[in-house]
Order: sequence, then C-alpha cells, then structure tokens
Amino acid sequence: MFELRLLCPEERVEIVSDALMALQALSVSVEDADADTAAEQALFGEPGMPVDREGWQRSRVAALFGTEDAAREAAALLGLQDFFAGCSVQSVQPVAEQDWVRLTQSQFAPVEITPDFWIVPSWHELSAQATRSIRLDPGMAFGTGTHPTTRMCLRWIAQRPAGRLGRVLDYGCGSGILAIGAAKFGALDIDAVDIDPAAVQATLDNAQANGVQLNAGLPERAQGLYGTVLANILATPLKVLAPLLCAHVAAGGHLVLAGILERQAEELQQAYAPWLQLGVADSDDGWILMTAQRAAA
Ligand SMILES: C[S@@+](CC[C@H](N)C(=O)[O-])C[C@H]1O[C@@H](n2cnc3c(N)ncnc32)[C@H](O)[C@@H]1O
Repeated sequence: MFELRLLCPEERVEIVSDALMALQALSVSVEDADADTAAEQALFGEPGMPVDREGWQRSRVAALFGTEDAAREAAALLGLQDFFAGCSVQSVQPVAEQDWVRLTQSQFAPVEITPDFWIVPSWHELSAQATRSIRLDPGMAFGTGTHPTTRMCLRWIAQRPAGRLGRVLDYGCGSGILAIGAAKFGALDIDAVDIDPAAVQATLDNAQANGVQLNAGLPERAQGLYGTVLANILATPLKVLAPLLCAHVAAGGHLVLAGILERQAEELQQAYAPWLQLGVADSDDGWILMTAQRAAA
C-alpha cells in the first residue's frame, strides 16, 4: 500500500478528506500537524457543549491507496481543484505490510491467576501447568483477565476451599469471566447479570466456548440468596448497590467487591456498614479487593 500525505489548513480538511474518499482512498486519517511543537493549540470543550473550533489550524491528512499510481493520480487530481488552495502534497510513501491480526493477537498473552489457573486466548496453546483455565478472547465486554480487579476476584475464587462457593451471583458480569471462573471451580448454580445487553450475550457466548453452564441476563435475573456474590464494578455504583447486593448474600455467604481504589476503602466500609462489615482481602497495583461474610444462621 502507499500513503499520500497532505498538509491542509483547518477550513480545507473536511472537503479534502471527502475528496480523497471519492478518489477511492482505502482510509483517511487526520492529525494535528503542529502536535508537540510550540505552535500546537489544544482544542477543549466541556462535555455536552459545542467546541469553539472544530479542527486544528494545520492538519496532516494521510490517505492510503492500494497502488503508487492511484496515490499519485489522486494527488494530481486534487492539485487541480479550487478547494485545494492553501493545501500541499508532502509525499507519497510505501507503507510496510503488517499482519494486523497477528499484531493484535500478540498484545494478548495468557494471564496467570495462580500457578495452575490461567486465562488463555484461543490462539495460544494451554501450558502443561494450567490444570484449570478460562479460554477468552478480547471482545466488546470488559473482562479479559488483564485488569488487576478481575485478577483479584479470580484469585479469591481459586483460593476458596473446594465446593464452598455455593450458589454464585456475578453482578456486572462483563465478559462473564468471574462466573465462568466460579464454574471452573465447581459452582453449579450461577447467575451472571449486567445492565449491558452486549455483556449478557458475551457471557453466554464465552460460557458456551468454555463448556460451562450458567444463567445470564439483565440485573432483574438476580433472585434470592447466594453463597457467593461477586461485583467488580466501581466504587460509586458499588455504594449505590450496597443494600441490593447485601440482600442477596445468604447466611454464611461471602460478598466480594472489586473496582475499588486503595483510598476508597473507608467510604466503601461505611456504605456497607448497615448490612455487612467489609475488610480489605487483597490489593494489586493500587486496587483493592473487599470482602465480607454474613454470619451463619
Ligand atoms: C469492570 S466491568 C467487570 C466485568 C467482569 N465482571 C470482570 O470482573 O472483569 C463492570 C461491568 O459492570 C456492568 N455494570 C455497571 N453498572 C452496573 C449496574 N448498576 N448493574 C449491573 N451491571 C453494571 C458494566 O456494564 C460492566 O460490564
């Protein structure tokens, strides 16, 4: 492939980009030509408010073409247009071929949870030491095992005495990784819920790929009492959800919360104090795992 590089003033970027697409460019990208120089002018806008300027004062516009002839022809045709005034052609350069699939896959390596429990993308072989594993590829929903909050929840699951998870609720299941992890450690009755329908679908697909049985649905699917309630969300929604999550914890059951920063431990403790006494059970890279056990009946 060949890249045609142009320099355009702010008011020409849109029309030149449209023209490049009409000239069969495979893609067009726009960058600030003054980025990281003294001439750089940042664009700011409050969320929800219109920005005062739509583009940079000078933009570098790069268009990909399948052949060098196509790139040079596009440059020549653009040069004849009135709207190209103030723009200039900088170069036509070959672009090194990349195996994009391989490049993307190389960024996702197997993740060790414990020495014998691993999260392994489908394009990797299982190592001999992985006596338990979850097969999971990156997708639309959060939860590939690379984030410390997910890893701490999985580590907690892996360290429970065999057969002690009981009925499991994964609240905010994302990819379903925690629910699948619970199934791999012997849980037989699992509900995984999320407000995002794409996460519910990802959980069902990932459960099937891992050969485990679970129920997945929107939050109202969570019903009754559970021996283990897992919720890896974030501190603010966890505080709002405190009465709801605590109401699902059976006598003798465990509540396991993640998505909490070290400095947020006390506010979480206070939010849950009317129902359960939370303590810090693990920490990883500034994040903490907080757990509580309801007294046995
Ligand atoms: C950080 S991800 C955790 C995913 C997975 N459980 C893990 O541990 O990797 C949080 C998930 O919670 C979901 N979520 C956020 N707020 C929620 C709420 N109020 N009720 C249910 N799910 C919620 C999000 O859609 C997201 O999929």
